[in-house]
Amino acid sequence: MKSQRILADFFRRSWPVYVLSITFHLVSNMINVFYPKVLGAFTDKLAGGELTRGLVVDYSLQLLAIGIASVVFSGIAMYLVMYVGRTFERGVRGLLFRHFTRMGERFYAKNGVGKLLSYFMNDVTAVRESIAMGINQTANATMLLLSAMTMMIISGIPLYLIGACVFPLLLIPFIVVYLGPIIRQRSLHVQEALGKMTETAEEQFGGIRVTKKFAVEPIMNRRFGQTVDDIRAAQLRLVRVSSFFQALVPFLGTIALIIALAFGGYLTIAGRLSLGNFVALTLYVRMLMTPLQQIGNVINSIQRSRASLERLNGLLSQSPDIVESDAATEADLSDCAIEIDHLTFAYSPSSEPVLKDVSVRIEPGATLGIIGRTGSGKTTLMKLLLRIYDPPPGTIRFGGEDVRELTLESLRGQIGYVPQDGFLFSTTIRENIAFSDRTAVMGSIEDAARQAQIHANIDELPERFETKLGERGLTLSGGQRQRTSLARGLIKRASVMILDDSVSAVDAVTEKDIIDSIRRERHNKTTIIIAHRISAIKHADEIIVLDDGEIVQRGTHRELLEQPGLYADLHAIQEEGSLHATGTSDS
Ligand SMILES: Nc1ncnc2c1ncn2[C@@H]1O[C@H](COP(=O)(O)OP(=O)(O)OP(=O)(O)O)[C@@H](O)[C@H]1O
Repeated sequence: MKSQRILADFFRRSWPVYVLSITFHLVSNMINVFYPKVLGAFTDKLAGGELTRGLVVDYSLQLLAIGIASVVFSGIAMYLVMYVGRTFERGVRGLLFRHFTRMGERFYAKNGVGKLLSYFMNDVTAVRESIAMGINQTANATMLLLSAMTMMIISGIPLYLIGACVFPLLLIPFIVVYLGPIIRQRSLHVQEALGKMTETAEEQFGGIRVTKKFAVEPIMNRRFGQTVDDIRAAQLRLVRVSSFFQALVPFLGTIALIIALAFGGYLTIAGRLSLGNFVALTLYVRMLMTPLQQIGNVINSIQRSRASLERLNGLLSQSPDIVESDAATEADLSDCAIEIDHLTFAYSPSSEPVLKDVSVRIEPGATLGIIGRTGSGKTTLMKLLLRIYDPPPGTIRFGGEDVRELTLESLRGQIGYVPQDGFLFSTTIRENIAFSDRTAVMGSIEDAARQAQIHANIDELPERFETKLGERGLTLSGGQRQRTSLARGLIKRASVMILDDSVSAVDAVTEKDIIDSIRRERHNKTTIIIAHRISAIKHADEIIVLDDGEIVQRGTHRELLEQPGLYADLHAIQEEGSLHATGTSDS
């Protein structure tokens, strides 16, 4: 199992620190077990009337030395084990993040950000707690148990008495076998409920502006409240069984103590056990209580962390849906034709195709315009060009090479894709524009901003390009965000540029300025423009009209205007709109 591998890999790398930590614990415990022995000897001297002032000082100094040495060694051991735990946490979080970056859109469509965050926070922490404290506490507790037992034997306490005292402890494995799976199952429910809560919180915060505009805060509170209630219910179910388990283990220790008192006391009265050995026995049995409690805690936390490990395992075992072929070659899109050849695509085998028998050839340096009703498959076609989803083999080729045979980095690195709703990061405008090349000089950042017609707006901001955007760039208007995202695409000067409805949120005059500057800048460079407004695509070398996943018309702007069909209809509607608005036509 992969979860086991996470641990195995980790232990392989960090075992020396573990060994060191366990050794320090061992030393600390070995020192500790002399404590009852000194007290036993003290008692014997006291009972025999041999105790002198010098001996009292002697015994006190011995106890002080035992205390200091034990604290120093156990302190270092504790630090080391915390260090390993944090190293594990850091390693697994890195592993998870790398795994997430490899996953495709399908994965993110299924797993919300909040849910993924809960793996980072809750599950990793649960495993860390148990591997950090778990192993060391077990080792510590086992050593303490063994040393206490050894010391009992060395001290001359009869074996049958020791056997009778530790007998109740033999029940522990049976309790573990019975209660362990229940604890694990309930922990799994807790982790799932926590994941649900972070998922809901993330969604609710993401949609807070919509919520406020619709004044539906009470509904939002109710929904969130439900997830918190679910967590409490799941946690209480877990606490009920784990508290019972945790209390049961030391309870067995108490029974052992009672046996020691009763049986040991009887033997002492009968003169078969010295008073010193009786005191030592009760102290040793009392000493067993702490390790027993620790073992209870550890078993509890291991069961809980196994549930988290299973969740992490489930996540890490999912492989990315887009996999680079072993023989993948570097793409060179600088001067190549793009061929889409009888492409039919459905998002899942059971659903209807979103694209049906689409064939287009884009010559090197040409501009393709795509128009069509909403939901007609325009963005899907672009996602297939970028291989965000896998097209059927041989249906998309760049310079004759199947897109599936190209390395993803070289393919995506040479395509500048500007989506309609470009996500902006909560950093400066400069860093957002220079996203694909952090070393871009200010001159080219400003040029890209000018082409995207956002420069003037940026100039008005207090810190111009150094202005920090709020989360997701929400401090800008919709149109400003869109143009900043456009500048980010333009600065790439990519061999192939895709503008996916990227000027939909700007007014007609700004759109014209943007399209004009893109035409100048991308003269002789392959460009695909998707738009709902004809004005944005009418200069393209070829325009295709998509309707319900099919190309229903193709040609130049003039050719399409001459045919009856969707394009001419759209043109007529849009012309009418612009006539109403301005009293002029721009066709
Ligand atoms: N990830 C997805 N999983 C399943 N179906 C999807 C997915 N993305 C889009 N679709 C469906 O595919 C169809 C085409 O969507 P697409 O986004 O390609 O249309 P579009 O032409 O770009 O629309 P718009 O003009 O509104 O942006 C729609 O019916 C949509 O519901």
